[in-house]
This record gives sequence, structure tokens and C-alpha cells, in this order.
Amino acid sequence: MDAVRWSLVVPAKRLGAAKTRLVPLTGGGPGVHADLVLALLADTVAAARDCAAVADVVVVTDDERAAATVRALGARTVPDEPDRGLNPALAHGARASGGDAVAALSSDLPALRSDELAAALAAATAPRCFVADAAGTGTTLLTASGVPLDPRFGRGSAAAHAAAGAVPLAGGWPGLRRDVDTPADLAAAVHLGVGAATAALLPRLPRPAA
Ligand SMILES: Nc1nc2c(ncn2[C@@H]2O[C@H](COP(=O)(O)OP(=O)(O)OP(=O)(O)O)[C@@H](O)[C@H]2O)c(=O)[nH]1
Ligand SMILES: C=C(OP(=O)(O)O)C(=O)O
Repeated sequence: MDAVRWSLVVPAKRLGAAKTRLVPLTGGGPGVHADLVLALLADTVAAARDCAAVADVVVVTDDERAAATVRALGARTVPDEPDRGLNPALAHGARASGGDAVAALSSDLPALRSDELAAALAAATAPRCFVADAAGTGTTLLTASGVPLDPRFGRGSAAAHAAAGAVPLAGGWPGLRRDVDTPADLAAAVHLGVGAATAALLPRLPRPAA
């Protein structure tokens, strides 16, 4: 049997409005803050595109700079519709992907490794599965095979996905689980080893990440 090849859907709201919890590191000005948010996205998309189990990466965004960057990395983009927040945007991206095996991936995984992503996708044999974040409360990957994605991202999403019948995946996968919401998360990602875009940005932060 041929290995399953996945369509990944990655959400990215406008760079300047995203990741406000990282303002203590960036100062929040239009330059470095947006550049850091974009670097996190670029490293996530680059690792996803490098994964042999991934056929297609679809980024849901209205941010022109983010769109240009991810297209240069080989992703497709679709507009941020229906403009009702994260979960409707992910459902829209999943429908636009056209695939039977679809997964939503967080856009803030700078330490993601393509071999970890491949292992998680290979383990996702139930109709709907998820990978909890390092804290165990959020979600970094939600998979759906032959069923609608039914995303329930947001605070407490790991419990929400489990309550909706998704199966938690138990692999170690430290880079896949290390989403970056806070300065401490970025320090932890740097400790694991971040991708080239985030590594290049670190010296420009007004405050050191680690
Ligand atoms: N396309 C799209 N992406 C979204 C939307 N809302 C959130 N996201 C993305 O989903 C991810 C998680 O969103 P949140 O947890 O709300 O994070 P955030 O708002 O960027 O961060 P904070 O301001 O620090 O809470 C981020 O990568 C966002 O860019 C949306 O309406 N549309
Ligand atoms: C939206 C989520 O993530 P965060 O707010 O941690 O980025 C989530 O884990 O469902």
C-alpha cells in the first residue's frame, strides 16, 4: 500500500497583530516583532515542506508578506476566510486543500523537524488524532483522515480535541510539541535548536531570547 500523503493547513494572521505575548522580547514595534512572527512561520513551513509524508502545505493568511515568504518555500496560500477567527479559517483551509488526509499544524514551531512530523503523521491511523503541546494543554497538530477536520484550537484545545473524539498521539517529538507563545517558549525552542530563519533573527531581538 502506498504511504499516506498529507495536506497540511497552517494558519497565519496578520504578522503585526500576531503573537502579542512575545512583545516583551520584541518591543512590539513594526519591524522586529513582525520579522520574528514571520521567522517562526517560515521555519515551520520549511520543515513541513521537507517532510516526505507531506504532499501539500496550505497557509491561510491575508498577510501579503507572509504569503510571499511561504510561497517561496513551496507552500500554497488561501485567503483568511470567513474572517471569523482561527477555527473557521482552519476549516476553510482544510476544504481548500482538497485532500482526504488533512492536518492542521501550528505556525509557531521553529524547532520542528521533518522526521518528527513524519513520525507523528505515520502514527495518526485513527480518523482524527492530535499532538498536544509541551504544556499538555494546547494542540500543535490535528489530523483528519476521511472525516472533516473539526478544529477546536484555542485555550484548552487538547482537552477539547480529546472530548470530540480525537486520539492523542504519544510520541516524544520535542520540536513538534514546542510551540512558541511566550519568551520562555522561545528560549526552550532555541535550546532544542531552531531553524535558519529564527536563528538569523535572534541577534536582532532587543532582549535576548535565552
Ligand atoms: N488565518 C488565521 N490565523 C489565525 C487566526 N487567529 C489566530 N491565528 C493563528 O493561529 C495561531 C494561534 O493563534 P493564537 O493562539 O490566537 O495566537 P496569537 O493571537 O497570534 O498570539 P497572542 O496574541 O500572543 O495570544 C497563530 O499562529 C495565529 O497567527 C485567524 O483568524 N486567521
Ligand atoms: C491556539 C492554540 O495555541 P496557542 O494559543 O498556544 O498558540 C492551541 O493550542 O489550541
